[in-house]
Amino acid sequence: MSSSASGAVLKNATSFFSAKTIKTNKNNTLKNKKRMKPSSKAATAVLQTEHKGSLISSTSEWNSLKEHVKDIEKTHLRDLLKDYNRCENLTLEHDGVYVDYARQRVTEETMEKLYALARASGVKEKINAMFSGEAMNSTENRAVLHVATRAPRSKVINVDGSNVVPDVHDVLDKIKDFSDRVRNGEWVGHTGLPLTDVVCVGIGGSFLGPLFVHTALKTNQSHAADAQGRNLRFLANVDPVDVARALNGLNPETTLVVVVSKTFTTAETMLNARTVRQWIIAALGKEAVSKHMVAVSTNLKLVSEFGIDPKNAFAFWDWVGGRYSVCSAVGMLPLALQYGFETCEQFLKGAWSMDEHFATAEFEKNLPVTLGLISTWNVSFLGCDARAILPYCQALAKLAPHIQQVAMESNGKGVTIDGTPVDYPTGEIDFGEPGTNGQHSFYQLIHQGRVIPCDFIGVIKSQQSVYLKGEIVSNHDELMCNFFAQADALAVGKTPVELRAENCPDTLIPHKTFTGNRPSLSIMLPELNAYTTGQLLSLYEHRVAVQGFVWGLNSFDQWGVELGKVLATRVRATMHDKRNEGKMLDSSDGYNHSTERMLNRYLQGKAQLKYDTPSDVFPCDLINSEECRPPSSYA
Ligand SMILES: O=P(O)(O)OC[C@H]1O[C@](O)(CO)[C@@H](O)[C@@H]1O
Repeated sequence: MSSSASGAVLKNATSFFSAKTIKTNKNNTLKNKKRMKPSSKAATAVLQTEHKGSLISSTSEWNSLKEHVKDIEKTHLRDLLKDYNRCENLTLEHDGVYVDYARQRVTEETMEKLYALARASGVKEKINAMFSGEAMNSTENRAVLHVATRAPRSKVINVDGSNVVPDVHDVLDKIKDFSDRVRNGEWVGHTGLPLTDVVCVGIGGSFLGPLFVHTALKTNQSHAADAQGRNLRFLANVDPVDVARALNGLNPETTLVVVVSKTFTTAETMLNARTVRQWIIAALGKEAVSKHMVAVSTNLKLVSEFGIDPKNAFAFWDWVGGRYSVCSAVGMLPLALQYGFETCEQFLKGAWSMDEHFATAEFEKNLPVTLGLISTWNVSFLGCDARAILPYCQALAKLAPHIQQVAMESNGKGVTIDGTPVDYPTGEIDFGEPGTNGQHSFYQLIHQGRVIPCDFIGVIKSQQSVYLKGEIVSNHDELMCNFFAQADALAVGKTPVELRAENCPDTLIPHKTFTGNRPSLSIMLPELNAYTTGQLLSLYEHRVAVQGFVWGLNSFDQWGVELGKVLATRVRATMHDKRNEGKMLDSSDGYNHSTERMLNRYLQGKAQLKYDTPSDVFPCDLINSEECRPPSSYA
């Protein structure tokens, strides 16, 4: 390792482990910020120069990769894929999860350089810090221990000197006990009926992970058998249409509501929780709430103030980030209610298997480390801004939305953990749809437009087996034929020479040419069940962490979501005041002219609406009580 690189390691390790250093750097940043003069661009440049030493981009490892881009630009995947040994070497496997990254624009030399970059950026030290409960989320002074939520009972993981694993298992035991009682009809609703329907109210990390896992499991035949006669729904958006859809057709007498919120202050969740509480009260009376509403939160005080019996609250901890919380009660309670606790245990075991691999395997054999480095290479060196997540498995339909939050909320940052503005792009724009649907939608752009690295995910055994007489392959084979074909179409492409040989008219040759050389990686699972879903989740979570570690970010805070929330609070107050005063906004209200005009248009439009019955407000006539009538000023 070069001296500049080892210097960077030391620097990184220091800024990572020492709160004092972080504070000093922050102070410097603040001082620098005060010095910011005419343009923020110029100020950023000043900051970058002054802090250059702490950016990974100043290391010889980073620069060596930058230089290496020229070598890679001379290659084409069409040729690289002819190299048998390269194809053999660019695969990885752990506990049945098989990854082929031969279709990435890398050579073995690239990989060596990337592993060196990981060492220079202290990835190993950061993994160790994470697993040992260090307060590595320094802007919130919190440990980052979602791995503890799937740790086996015997494991010891200390936070501030005390082992948190027994607490994790106490909550899991409580979930098992409660979900068993609901499922076997021992815990019944207010009128004595079994609670067969569960509505989870929560948003962001308190929604997307559980939805992803539920979607993955519901068509697995064995898990579906365990869920027979039961319904699991989610209510996330504060849009009343989502309330209507989530409650449509449900009977409050047989419905259990799980309010999931880490903070128990999220505006959307709390309004939805109050709305659903009203739905229960209107049908069954106030005293029904204790039987029909439970909560998952770190804030048990607010749970109790909301009116949910703290005995019916399932705790988790501030060292579990919202987007990393699916293995805590956030996901385990709803999933245990739907599928039984054993399914949750399988899921946690799968996640832990990948966790242990991540913590212990050498970099060259480590799936999350390797995939994280490849993504870093694509973003920071090859200039690919986006990534497509393309499961050839309908049950993984909610993987992309979940990973959007995990990856983009984690790594969509403009400064490093010590507050230094980065001089390289971070994060990537994630999107995706299951194949083959995506093929008939946005793949055109991926094949002939922008270069977007793709993750193809397939399974060997489908959850549903259909093999029609007379067909040469099964329905699942047909799906997987596309999984294999698309990756090669992207990598190999089609040349004008090939087109001419097929007698393609000259005028069409430019249109029908596929340049190829478009990177992808393929992940294959033996099947999709609770265990492999856990593995996949952990693989993506740690891959995101590796990228953040290399970029020097704090991947575990999310300050970027705050400003919009604050502004919405102000708009809410304005809306209320103006309606009460019967006035429109003017320049004295302090909004820019564009917002002022739009708000006035909205208020005027609303004022003209006539709500004859509450069902006009709640389209499916779901909520029918005095408390839910629109304010009189609407009419
Ligand atoms: O679980 P809570 O506290 O309601 O927060 C929900 C979500 O809101 C965020 O804080 C911001 O969108 C996410 O990080 C989090 O997952």
